[in-house]
Amino acid sequence: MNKIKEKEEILLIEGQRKLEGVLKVSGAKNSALPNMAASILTDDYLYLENVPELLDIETMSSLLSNIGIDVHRNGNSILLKLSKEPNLKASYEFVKKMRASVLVLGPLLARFGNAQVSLPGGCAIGERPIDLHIEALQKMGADITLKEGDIIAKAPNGLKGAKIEFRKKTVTGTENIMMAATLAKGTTIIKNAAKEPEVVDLANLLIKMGADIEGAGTDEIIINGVSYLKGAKHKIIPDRIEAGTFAVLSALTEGKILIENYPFEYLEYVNNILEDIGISVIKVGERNAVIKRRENIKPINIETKEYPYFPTDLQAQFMVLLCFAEGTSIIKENIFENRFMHVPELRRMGADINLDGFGKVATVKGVKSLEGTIVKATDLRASAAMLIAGLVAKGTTIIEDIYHLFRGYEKIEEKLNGIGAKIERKYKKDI
Ligand SMILES: CC(=O)N[C@H]1[C@@H](OP(=O)(O)OP(=O)(O)OC[C@H]2O[C@@H](n3ccc(=O)[nH]c3=O)[C@H](O)[C@@H]2O)O[C@H](CO)[C@@H](O)[C@@H]1O
Ligand SMILES: C=C(OP(=O)(O)O)C(=O)O
Repeated sequence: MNKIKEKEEILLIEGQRKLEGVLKVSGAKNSALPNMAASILTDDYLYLENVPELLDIETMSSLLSNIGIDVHRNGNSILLKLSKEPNLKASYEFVKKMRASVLVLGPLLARFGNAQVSLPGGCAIGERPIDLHIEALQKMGADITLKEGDIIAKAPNGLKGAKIEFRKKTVTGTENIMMAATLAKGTTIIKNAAKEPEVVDLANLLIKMGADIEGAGTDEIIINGVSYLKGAKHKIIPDRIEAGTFAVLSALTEGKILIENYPFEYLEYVNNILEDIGISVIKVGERNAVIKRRENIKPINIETKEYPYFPTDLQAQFMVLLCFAEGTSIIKENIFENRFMHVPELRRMGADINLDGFGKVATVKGVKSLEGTIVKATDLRASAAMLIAGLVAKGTTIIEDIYHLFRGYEKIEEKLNGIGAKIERKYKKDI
């Protein structure tokens, strides 16, 4: 799909339709991406199941193919194998589309002693530097320079184990260093490691490949380097952010949606918030959920924080939920400096939201209803928020720049239209 066409696509949503049926949670994008990058660490086959069909997965597939990995997709399964002399460069063409491209840096350097990866630019939600990845690799003996916008990393004699203490928790930073450390000489200790379920999922794959890793899911991960890794088969965990997005949508409708494959274990904090504000999270069987409003939604103060606390990737969707609370809620964004771009768009639909605290704090006053209009999807999760808002608003909503949504939500129109929504994907010129 070419970029110009992508930018011309909109979603047309008919609001307040009755939604009833089953929504199935897909595999986690943020787990599939690092798991795919791990294919660089072996000459054997890596077979990944439950990989969502998303733009970001396509980007990672193209990037890995460009490096020299054969990527074969069959529905939600992907077979990956390094099959030729690798090209050790990840160019800006890929990195600009998706910051997670930086996940190839650690594996390339660990396996081949050389890597050139374009430095990601700032993105819509914030500056997002990768200084912590670079400093950690330097501690492991890498020589890193910047040249014409590229990170040139060298470790001709291999990486060595090191004690790394991240100043700040970083998800892809922890993943990059964990992958690099699997093939380093000696022991690496990562302190203040990210504890996200996606980090644990990657560790589980690496262990199947023969890596010696302990402590993933805690603040301290210990990795004893091994000389080679073998192939493995692995099933990607469910996407807790997609599940949380569906939970918000269910809470704002009649509660007739069954969310299949709901990862209760990764959403404990989020489920407690739902319960606190008057929304029941009902377990149906082992892995399904019904999310149902018990009473009028109560206001609450929430702030984003690293796992196991409230995820920044659900902040925009919860803001839509709190637009319907009886009273005033406060939402503080602590992870990214510019992740409230959905606020002006929600205001256009009649939401009463004010920003203060240098744009870090949103005060959300509950309103009776939202009204459909033309809004923009400003980033991935903001687009999910606009989609929920459009589905529950009066009248018709048009969401522009909708390509963001397809980075992270598998077959979203198909899934939602399957439970009674009316969402049409069109070109701007055709409406
Ligand atoms: C592909 C993937 O998994 N993406 C997720 C990952 O992004 P990502 O891994 O990029 O986010 P990080 O956890 O690294 O970022 C957390 C904070 O640390 C800062 N930072 C990070 C690295 C660094 O070298 N220097 C630095 O200052 C960032 O700017 C941000 O303020 O975690 C985020 C936080 O949960 C999620 O929103 C993203 O969906
Ligand atoms: C911010 C996100 O992704 P990425 O880190 O790939 O930009 C996200 O998934 O919400």
